Amino acid sequence: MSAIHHAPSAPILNVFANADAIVDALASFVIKAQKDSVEKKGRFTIALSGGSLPKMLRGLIGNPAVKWDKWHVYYADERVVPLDHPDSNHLSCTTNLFSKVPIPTSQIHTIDTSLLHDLEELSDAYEKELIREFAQKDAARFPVFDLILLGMGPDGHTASLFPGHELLAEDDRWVAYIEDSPKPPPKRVTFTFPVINHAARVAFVAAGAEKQDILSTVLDNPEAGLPASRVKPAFPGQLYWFVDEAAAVKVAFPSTPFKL
Ligand SMILES: O=C1O[C@H](COP(=O)(O)O)[C@@H](O)[C@H](O)[C@H]1O
Repeated sequence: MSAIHHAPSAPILNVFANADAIVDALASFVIKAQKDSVEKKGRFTIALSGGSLPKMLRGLIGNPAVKWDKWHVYYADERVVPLDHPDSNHLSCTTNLFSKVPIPTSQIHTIDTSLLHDLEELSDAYEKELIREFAQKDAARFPVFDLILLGMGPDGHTASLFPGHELLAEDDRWVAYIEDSPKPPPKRVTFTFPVINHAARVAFVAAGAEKQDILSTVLDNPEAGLPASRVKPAFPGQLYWFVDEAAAVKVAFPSTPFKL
């Protein structure tokens, strides 16, 4: 009997009045994803990004519904710098979130900074960290995160997947490295598209007028193939966008009232 292949579901676009409204809705959304995952499996696997995202997670701080001891946190991308370097995505998440909540630090999976000198080894080691969480690579062809939270740069990049870069075609590795990022710092490690597109839920968070041109290109003209348009979680995965009115002003793609 032949397998039935479902096309990826259309993205769900939620538009909010401003960034503060995104913060509240995003917190509710993350908590709902956590609740569903903990009920099913007793744990919650989430991958975070850097850039503007960590500050947008402030709605989780002090919220009693967040079960921090169930969280297992990874980074969708990380800059190849020490973890206390101002460019580190982990430092940004720690400053804005983890230093303010009771999450066990052993459940925050950072890159191995003893390997910063060797990008191949560093990305292999981070891939192995994922394999430890998600079982053997052969058994699970790609990991299925409960939730991946992404940002989108003004050039349409997401994680450290940049327009026109050869990494966009990577279809085997879980974690890859880049030495020539057009946005500094040049050396980074990143989840690949197969990992992002196997997640149960992926959510982009984008706010501010500086995102309005790229947001309309990514949502209204996906055939342009920008990295953010290539995020299409495989069925039954679902892609969500959390954006503010300033970012959405040029978008024709239909928005949906936010509901959990
Ligand atoms: O360099 C990066 O940029 C993207 C987008 O950042 P934003 O500040 O425009 O939100 C971010 O998602 C990624 O994690 C980071 O390494």
